[in-house]
Amino acid sequence: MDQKLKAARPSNGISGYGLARISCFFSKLMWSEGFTISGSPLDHALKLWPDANPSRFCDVMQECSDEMKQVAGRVVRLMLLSMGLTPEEMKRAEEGTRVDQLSAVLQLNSYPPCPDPNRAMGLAAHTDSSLVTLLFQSGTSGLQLLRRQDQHGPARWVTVPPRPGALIVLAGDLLQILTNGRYKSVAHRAVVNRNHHRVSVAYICGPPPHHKLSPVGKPASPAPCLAYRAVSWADYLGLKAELFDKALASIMVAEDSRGDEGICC
Ligand SMILES: O=C(O)CCC(=O)C(=O)O
Ligand SMILES: [Fe+2]
Repeated sequence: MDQKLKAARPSNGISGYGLARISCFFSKLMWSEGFTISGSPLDHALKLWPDANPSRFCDVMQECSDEMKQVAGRVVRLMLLSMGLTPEEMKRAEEGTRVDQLSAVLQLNSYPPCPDPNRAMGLAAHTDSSLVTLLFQSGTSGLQLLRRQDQHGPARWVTVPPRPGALIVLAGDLLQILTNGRYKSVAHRAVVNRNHHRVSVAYICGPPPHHKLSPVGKPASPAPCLAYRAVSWADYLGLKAELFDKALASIMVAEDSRGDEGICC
């Protein structure tokens, strides 16, 4: 533990070792710990192993981030292409979301075996603030997605079974904003089990922190006059830290009151 605390995440920071960053919104402790890497892996590694040569760790983390970035950029582009945008809208949507512009944090999650898994939660329900999150999970299942109510039944948690070599794409809040609600961010959580240690790696990716993202395409809201106002990832993270699951609703505005920033149709 002493070793881990050398790299503890500061209370006002993003990077480092600690409990899940959403812990402050929940009264129960979660059965997990994590390590968040934002920026160069070397800065983090030197705190953990000041006397060792951490190049292997850094090389692996760097390669993982580079490859994830390529995949994330392609996934976002395919999602945008699927929306039937005008060339003008497509151009606007690509600003800040092209692969060479994406920024990200790499979140390493660890869920030890739990003696009483029915009374504990690995990571409580949340949506990611990202455009998309690419998630790798080890061979033990634990990730669950909230499936909305549909013709097959009421809202329910669905387990995503691990598949060797597979990455899971989770739509985040910024994608919901960018696509005016066409792609909805998915609520997800991680459950724990009695016998197996589970790990996951989340590549949580979005536009450059201060790029203002404004929605494109017609709003998908059932109330057609509702849409989102333009927002940067940095500002949205501030809202999320304050409002958590109410953050998205807080930037919904009547479509004709968005001014020039968020004209979509
Ligand atoms: O461990 C998992 O399956 C989920 C991780 C996650 O949701 C996150 O890091 O934001
Ligand atoms: Fe998540």
